[in-house]
Amino acid sequence: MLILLKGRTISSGLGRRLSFIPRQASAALPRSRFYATTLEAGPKGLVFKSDGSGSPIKAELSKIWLRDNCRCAQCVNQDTLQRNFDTFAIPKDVSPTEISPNSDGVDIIWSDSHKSYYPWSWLNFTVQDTSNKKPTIQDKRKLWGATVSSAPPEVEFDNVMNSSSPKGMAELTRKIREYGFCFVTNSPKTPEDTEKLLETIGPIRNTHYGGFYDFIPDLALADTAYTNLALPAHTDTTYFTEPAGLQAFHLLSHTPPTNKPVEEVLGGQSLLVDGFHAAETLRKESPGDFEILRKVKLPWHASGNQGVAIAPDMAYPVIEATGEKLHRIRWNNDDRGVVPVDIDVDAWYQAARKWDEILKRKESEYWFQLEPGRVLIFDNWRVLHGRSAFEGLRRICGAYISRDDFISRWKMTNFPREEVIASNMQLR
Ligand SMILES: C[N+](C)(C)CCCC[C@H](N)C(=O)O
Ligand SMILES: O=C(O)CCC(=O)C(=O)O
Ligand SMILES: [Fe+2]
Repeated sequence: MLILLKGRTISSGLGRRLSFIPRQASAALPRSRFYATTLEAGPKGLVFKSDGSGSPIKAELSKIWLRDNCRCAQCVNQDTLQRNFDTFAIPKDVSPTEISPNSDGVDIIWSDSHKSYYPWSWLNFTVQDTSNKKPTIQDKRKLWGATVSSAPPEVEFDNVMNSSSPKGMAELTRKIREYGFCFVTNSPKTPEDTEKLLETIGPIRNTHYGGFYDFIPDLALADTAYTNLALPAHTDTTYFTEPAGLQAFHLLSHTPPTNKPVEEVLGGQSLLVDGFHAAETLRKESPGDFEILRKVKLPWHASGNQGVAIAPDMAYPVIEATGEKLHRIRWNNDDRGVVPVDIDVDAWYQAARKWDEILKRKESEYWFQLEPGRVLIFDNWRVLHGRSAFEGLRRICGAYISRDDFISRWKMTNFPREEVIASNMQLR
């Protein structure tokens, strides 16, 4: 059944068109080149065709799908943007009785007499064919090595904390997204202000180490972080199903041991390595070893503290990647469990040796001195950190922040809300 409409309403009095994307805001979605003048009831549903320039878009949309995605204020809770009805109370055979396309969208009255409105921008965004789907949220990564020391990413504390403008937070989260780390400069040299800074990015994640941490080498908790030993490049919390998304360090003080004059070098230098750069180097130099570290799933554990024995929900590989895109590095050789014996164990050790060699290359390592007033925040799913051995009393504070909370802050301070919500709802 072909319903030919020449861009006019075939029924009026639809009342206020409601949609979860306020009309003026729907302009924020990608410019719509999608408007319908012909709608065909295809075998599986409604076929929208554009008669705009270029080849017509043809999308066969299931009726129940379209109805389930109604954008009206009745169907979408306007306070929470959650679905506001029982999808399965919609009659299985629901179908449109009246369709009224117009300049910015289309109204549909359904056989169960429900009235829906769909902005063309939403339909365009939703039905664009996947092949040329330009990701809405631009996510460029800048891989780096030791030379990043000449101009490490930085943002001023006052800009980040400026409640009247999100620009500082946008810059901080964008730089963490692009480089995998960023320094917040001219920060007040107190744990309280450091905690406030981190809380503005997202909620601090509680673990068996507590929430906001402020530590010295006193083995207060049974982990080598609470010692003065050197720590090779690693990512933290490899033993959590979901490793900490962000980690922060703010050196508050480092006082020499009593018997040492102050000018003595005390050690305690910090190290960062771009795990994504290292993984791409491995993939290029030794694709077989890359594949082994990507495929072989390993146990990880945190066992030192009384009454605490942590392991993730399943084994995880060192490198997680989907196709070309690197997703996460999980590497702390001190917390790694036993390589499973039902694989080619020697091949895994050879691959891990190559990985370790790349991590320890001079050109991979960015060494620097943490100092009071300069807070380091980094992506613990990408960037490895470490330190040299030290003497004296070295006090560091910081926190973990979960990945999803960081990504939310980055998106919401760098992109229009409607685009973020639409792309989150459609995994784009
Ligand atoms: C909480 N604080 C950051 C001070 C120490 C955490 C220890 C983390 C552990 N070494 C790991 O690599 O997961
Ligand atoms: O002391 C440092 O510089 C870092 C220690 C560490 O790796 C950690 O606390 O996760
Ligand atoms: Fe660590």
